[in-house]
Amino acid sequence: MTRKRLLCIAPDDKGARALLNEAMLDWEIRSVSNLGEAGRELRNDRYLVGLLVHDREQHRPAEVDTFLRRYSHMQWVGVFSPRDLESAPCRDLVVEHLCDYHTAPVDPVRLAHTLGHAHGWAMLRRRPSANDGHDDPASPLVGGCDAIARLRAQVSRVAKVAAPVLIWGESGSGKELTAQAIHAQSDRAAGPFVPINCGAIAPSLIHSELFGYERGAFTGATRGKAGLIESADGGTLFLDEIGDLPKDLQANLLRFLQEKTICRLGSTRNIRVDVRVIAASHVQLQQAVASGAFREDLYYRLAVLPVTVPPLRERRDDLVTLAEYFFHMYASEKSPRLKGFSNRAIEAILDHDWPGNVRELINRVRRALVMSDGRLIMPEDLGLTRGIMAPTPAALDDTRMRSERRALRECLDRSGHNVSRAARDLGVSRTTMYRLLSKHGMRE
Ligand SMILES: Nc1ncnc2c1ncn2[C@@H]1O[C@H](COP(=O)(O)OP(=O)(O)OP(=O)(O)O)[C@@H](O)[C@H]1O
Repeated sequence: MTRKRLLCIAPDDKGARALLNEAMLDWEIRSVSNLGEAGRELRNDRYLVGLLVHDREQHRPAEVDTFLRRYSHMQWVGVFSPRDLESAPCRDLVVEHLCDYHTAPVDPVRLAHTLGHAHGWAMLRRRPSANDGHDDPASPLVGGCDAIARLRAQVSRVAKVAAPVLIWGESGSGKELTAQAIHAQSDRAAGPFVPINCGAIAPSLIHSELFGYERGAFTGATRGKAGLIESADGGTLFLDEIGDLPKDLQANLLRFLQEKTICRLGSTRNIRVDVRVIAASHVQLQQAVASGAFREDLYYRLAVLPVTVPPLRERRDDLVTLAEYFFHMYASEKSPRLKGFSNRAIEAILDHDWPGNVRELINRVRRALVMSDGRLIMPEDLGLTRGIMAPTPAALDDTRMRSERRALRECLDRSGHNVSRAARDLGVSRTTMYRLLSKHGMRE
C-alpha cells in the first residue's frame, strides 16, 4: 500500500510536530513554514492532502485565498484559533476552500482522523489516467498515449540536429507547441523562438516582416528595421501556415535556406543569419505542390525532417488527462467550490469528436469553469449536450463534417487505404476525394 502524504504549512515546525503525533505514523509528512515554500514544494511533488495551520501574523486572507485556489485539486484541512474564526475573511476561507477545520487547541487523534478522511475523499476523486500526463515533465506536450509518446520521441530526435523541420497537423492540434518543444530541447534553446503565422499577415507586408527593410525602401520607411528572420538569429524561426506564403516569397525563403543570408528590402547587402527554420501546415503541402501553388524545391528543403501531430480524436486515451490539466491550468477562473468533472461530463468529452482539437478542448473547459455553478462540471457547462441544445447552424455543420469524416474513414479502411477504390465506393471522383481528404486533414 502506498503511504499517505501530507503537506503541512505551519509557522513553527515544533508546533506542527506536536499536532501530527503517533496517530499519523503511517503518513509521510513534509512540513513547511510559509506559502512560498509550500508553492515550491507543490510544484515539484504531488500531494493529495494539505494542512494549513493558520497564523494571523503571517497569513493575509487574500494571499491564502489565491494559494488555495491554485491548489484546489487537493483536499485542505485548516487549524484556526477561535479568534481567527471571528473574522469574516477567515470564515470565508473555511467555507470556500476547506473540506474541514479544527479550532486550537487541537486534539491530535481527531485531527489524524479528519486528515485520513480527507485523504479518502481525495483518492475517490482521483481518476486513473495515463500517467497523469507527467511521464516526461520536461516536455510541454501533455499526454501519455502512444501517439504522444511517439511525438515526444520524434521531437527529441529532431531537436539534436539543425536541419529544417516540417510539422503537419490539423488546426489546434499542437503544431506550435511541438515547434517550441523542439526549440527548447535543441542547442539553440538559449536563443529566441520567433513564431510567425504566414496566413495572418497581409501578403503585401510579409516580405518586409520576414526580411526587414532599409530606410527609404518604401513610402513611410523613415527608419530601417530588422525582419523576423534576423531577429531569430541564434534561435528558431517558426513559420506557421507555410502553405499561405506567396509564391514570390517562397523563392526568397528558398534562397535564404540555401545561402543562410538575407537581404533587407531596399538594400543590396547580404546579412548572414544563423536560424533554424521549422515550418508547419494544416494542409498536405504535396497537394499544393501538385497544383503548382507551392514550389516543389522549397517543399523538399523544408520537409527534411517531417513530423506529424496527431489529431485529438486519435488520442482518446489522453482526453481526460488533458481536460483535467486545463481545468487546473485555468483554476483561477473558477469558483473555489467547483471541484472537477462529473462522470457525465467525462462521458461527453470521450464521446465528442474534437474537430477543433486541443484548442477546442481548452475553450470548452474554460467556458465550463465560468458557466458551472455546482461542485462538478456537467456536459451542458461544456456545451456538449447535443440532444438538449437547439441545433445551431454551427452544430449542423459539425454534424455534417462528422458524418463525412466517418464515411471517408470507413471507405478508406474497407479499400485498404486505396484512394481510387475508396472514391469509387463513395461515388465521387478522385479529385473530389482528395479535396475531401484535405478538407478533413486526413493524409493518404
Ligand atoms: N499535448 C498538449 N499538451 C498541452 N497543451 C497542448 C497540447 N497540444 C496543444 N496544446 C495547447 O493547445 C493550444 C493549441 O495548440 P497550438 O497553437 O500548438 O496548435 P496549432 O496546431 O499550432 O494550431 P494552429 O494550426 O491553429 O496554429 C495551445 O494553447 C497549446 O498550448
